[in-house]
Amino acid sequence: MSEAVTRAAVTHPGLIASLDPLLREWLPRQRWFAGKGRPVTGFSLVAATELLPPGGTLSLLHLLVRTHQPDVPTQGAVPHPGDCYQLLIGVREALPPRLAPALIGHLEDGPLAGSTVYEALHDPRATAVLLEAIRTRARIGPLRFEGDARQTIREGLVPRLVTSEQSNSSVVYGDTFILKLLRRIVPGVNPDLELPLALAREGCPRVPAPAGWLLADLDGLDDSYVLAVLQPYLRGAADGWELALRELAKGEDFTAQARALGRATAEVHTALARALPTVTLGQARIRLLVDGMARRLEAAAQAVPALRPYAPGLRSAFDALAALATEGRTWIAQRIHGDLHLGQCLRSPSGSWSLIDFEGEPSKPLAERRMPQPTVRDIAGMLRSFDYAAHSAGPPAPEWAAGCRAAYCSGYAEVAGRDPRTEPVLLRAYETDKAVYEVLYEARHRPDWLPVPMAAIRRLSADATP
Ligand SMILES: Nc1ncnc2c1ncn2[C@@H]1O[C@H](COP(=O)(O)OP(=O)(O)O)[C@@H](O)[C@H]1O
Ligand SMILES: O=P(O)(O)O[C@H]1O[C@H](CO)[C@@H](O[C@H]2O[C@H](CO)[C@@H](O)[C@H](O)[C@H]2O)[C@H](O)[C@H]1O
Repeated sequence: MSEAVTRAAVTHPGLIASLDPLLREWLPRQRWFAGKGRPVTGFSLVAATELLPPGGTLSLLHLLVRTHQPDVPTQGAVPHPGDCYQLLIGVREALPPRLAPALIGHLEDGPLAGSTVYEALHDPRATAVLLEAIRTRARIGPLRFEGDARQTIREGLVPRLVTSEQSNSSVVYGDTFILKLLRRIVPGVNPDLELPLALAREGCPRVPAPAGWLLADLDGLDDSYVLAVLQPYLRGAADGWELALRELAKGEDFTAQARALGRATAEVHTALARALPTVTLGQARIRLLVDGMARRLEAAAQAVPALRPYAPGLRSAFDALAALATEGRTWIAQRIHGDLHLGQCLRSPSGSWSLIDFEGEPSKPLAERRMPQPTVRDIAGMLRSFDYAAHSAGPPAPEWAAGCRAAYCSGYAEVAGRDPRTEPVLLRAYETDKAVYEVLYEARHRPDWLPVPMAAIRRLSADATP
């Protein structure tokens, strides 16, 4: 490792250098590593912080590292600086058998040669340190642990790592709180903290209110990094995707749930519109939006040949929106969830719905994710999700999807006072954009699922809006 912007409280700088070869092999294999398919040639250290006093049986290193991937596209004349990742690394003389799955490797040189290096999020002794730091509002080097004074965090809650496939990593503490550690991080306000805090201020009960968070302030940067968010854990909750598939498999109706979800979405949108600025989208802004949709379609059709025959029909959805704007129609834009689907909705055993994961689409720049957008974009995401469920569990069930889609829109209208179906042109444009995104996503990540969005592509390309 070379460039070191900040080194805080690292008692063994030599240790950092000796970690390099181990991380180079381990990091690209992680689910949350965003630079897959491109070789990692090295790392720079952005910050290293030792979280426990030296001399104990466990060394706990909080690292922010930047990966070097020379073939990342440049940003104009400026080379891409590489992605920055958050890691929690443990070093012990020997690893207890229960931590074997967390092994990263053994140090070959440096001050702790022979010691074992491992992913410390698996280690309750290590993750307990994070919660205790939030509880006591610790400041360690560049790390600032903060909390909401109105929420009490009991001492000694037992941690366990969530093992489901995630873009980030989460630890549950005593079934009371869940801490999400963001993996790929960028400086600036992160909507995954910003929006739940804004909703909590508005008293909106549909989103678990942040109880604590972790920030990093690095030399030479005006903006902090948001590294982690602690929220109340919704014990016994099931996500909407699981529930929908379960009901489908039983041949059960899901419309009552869909209606409740529509109501919950509208409550969140209404609170966000109160809490944060809204803007009017006129012809120029709609043109930009439509150009973005058309560009994404072109790129997806380049990558996935099956999409090509449908491109003209799909483009007509975008053209119809541009035409309305040219006639003088305007739309209100506000802060929205940004990546809403059934998997982002949790239903508690008492039957109430909560929305989680306000990060937006992590592959997009932060500034873009924080831009006000029409609420119809979230609605289109959910409508696509009902369609996905109806095509993923046995024979396609288009009536089931149609019933859920209608119930969701009705529920939304009951709270928001406007039915998304009164905006068919905008809705079709956003649904088309999402389906195009899904085709690319499935082609890259789950080729067996490609027929699911392709069925929607056929429908949407033929569906000329009046
Ligand atoms: N407040 C919560 N209560 C209960 N489970 C939660 C809560 N927040 C998240 N989860 C669980 O953790 C998973 C990952 O959370 P999410 O915010 O979607 O992370 P990621 O951005 O890594 O996908 C969710 O699918 C859900 O099962
Ligand atoms: O990782 P994220 O949750 O941010 O989202 C990505 O993965 C999702 C799949 O896990 C993908 O969602 C698509 O599949 C879902 C079913 O697995 C379905 O409910 C969604 O409607 C559908 O878009 C999402 O597109 C992708 O960004």
